[in-house]
Amino acid sequence: MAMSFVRTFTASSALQKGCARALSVSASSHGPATPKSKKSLARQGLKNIVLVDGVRTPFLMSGTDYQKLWPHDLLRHSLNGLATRIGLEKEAVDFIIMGNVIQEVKTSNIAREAALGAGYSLATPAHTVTMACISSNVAITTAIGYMQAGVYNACIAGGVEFMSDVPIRHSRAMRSLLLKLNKAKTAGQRLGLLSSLRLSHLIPELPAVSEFSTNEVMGHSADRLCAAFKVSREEQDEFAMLTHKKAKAAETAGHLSDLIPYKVPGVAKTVTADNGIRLSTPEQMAKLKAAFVKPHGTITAANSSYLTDGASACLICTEEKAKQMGWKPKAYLRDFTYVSQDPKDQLLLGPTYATPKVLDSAGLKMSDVDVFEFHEAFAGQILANMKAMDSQYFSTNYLKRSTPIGAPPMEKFNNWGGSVSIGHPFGATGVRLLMHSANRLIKEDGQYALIAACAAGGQGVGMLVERYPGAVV
Ligand SMILES: CC(=O)SCCNC(=O)CCNC(=O)[C@H](O)C(C)(C)COP(=O)(O)OP(=O)(O)OC[C@H]1O[C@@H](n2cnc3c(N)ncnc32)[C@H](O)[C@@H]1OP(=O)(O)O
Repeated sequence: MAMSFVRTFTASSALQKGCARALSVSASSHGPATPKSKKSLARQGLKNIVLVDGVRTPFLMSGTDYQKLWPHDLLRHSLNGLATRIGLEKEAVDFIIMGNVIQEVKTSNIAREAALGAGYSLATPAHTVTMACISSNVAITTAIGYMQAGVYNACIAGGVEFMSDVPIRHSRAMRSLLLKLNKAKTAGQRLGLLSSLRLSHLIPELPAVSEFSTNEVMGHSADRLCAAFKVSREEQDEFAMLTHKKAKAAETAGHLSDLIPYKVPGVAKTVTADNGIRLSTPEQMAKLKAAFVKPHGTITAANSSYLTDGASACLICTEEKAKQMGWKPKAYLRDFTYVSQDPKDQLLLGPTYATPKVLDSAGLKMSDVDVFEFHEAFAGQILANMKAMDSQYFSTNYLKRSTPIGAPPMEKFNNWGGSVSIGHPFGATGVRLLMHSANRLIKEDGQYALIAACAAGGQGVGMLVERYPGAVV
């Protein structure tokens, strides 16, 4: 990737400017119940689709209190929690769509298994979608598509990831041998096959957070991205400390209201909070060694999102259905777009490509957006995207736009923390971003929120959310 497009944007000064304002907004605001009077993004000929409400389990670092569960337990809990939160009659749901990335093979259509476990109607179909870190965004937009097509009127979208237990497979050679053994008809055939067994057959295959097409681990790619965009280790550490600080402040202020406590079987205390949020000093951050490109890389355990267990679910429906059922919506779900780029050099730049595309489709400018909720794969990935959005060179040469779209202002950006601090269960994060968007619009008295995220495969999403008149958190 070309190195010369970096303008003199300094993430550090933007962070400092934004920090104080972001924290004061998130700690003190209880916005009025009616939004500012910008134009509505309603489109003629399209139904209004609304978000009623959404929930998530606390997000936990993998290997902690959820470790003995199954992934569908987490998803079941979020489905039940959603029904309780809304007072939902489960039969009113037409369809359920869930995102999941690293699948437990026994529950590959985990949406259906979790729905059955949660007591949703046997007559409510459910399917599972996957698009890496934006899988629950895909669940949401698939539901929107069904409803715009007039097939359904009320759907649940969400997702789950469970990194405490991932499918670890036998090697290909061992799998082949076992399949042949299964078909062998005589003891002689079986013995012959067993005699071909070598020690190397026993080496297992572990899943990795890496690209199939390039074989590159995400963290490695993020390190290259930071080098290309000249994002320093200090800037990354500063951003990481800030996102943890914002998440802690939001938690203390009670803003993380999408979170539903979980009495986990076998765990003494009820899990009531995310457990990866931690306040660190610059010295503690600076002490950490490179996690991926060793020894000189800048991505560390503290400025990355971490492997997380968690699930989410939200109810979305046509505005007409909400009125009919007496459900009180929080937001309209408006324009959305998916983008994809080169998975080698532009793997984590989805937000830079998705942002101008979705704003253009709605006729909005960056300055019209009140709330930004971007998925933080890595602190450095966010800062590289900000530099790309601010760069004339990148705009002209990569986005084919005459002027840069501009970086989002820090005081409006991920004010309640993000994936680096709260955690990132791949299949569930999209709904967490949506709930932060909807709830922040209400608390901060905004009208439009922009969600953007990158995903494996060099893909990304942009979604626009509009506050619903009279909505309350
Ligand atoms: C589109 C996308 O979203 S792509 C992104 C997909 N996600 C990923 O790729 C996940 C990336 N993250 C990872 O793979 C892992 O979290 C890693 C490799 C970065 C780190 O894993 P681990 O080494 O197991 O992390 P671990 O939690 O043990 O932390 C390592 C050290 O950092 C320290 N540390 C972690 N976070 C912090 C923090 N915020 N402040 C200070 N120290 C910290 C830990 O205390 C630990 O210190 P110790 O060794 O003295 O005990």
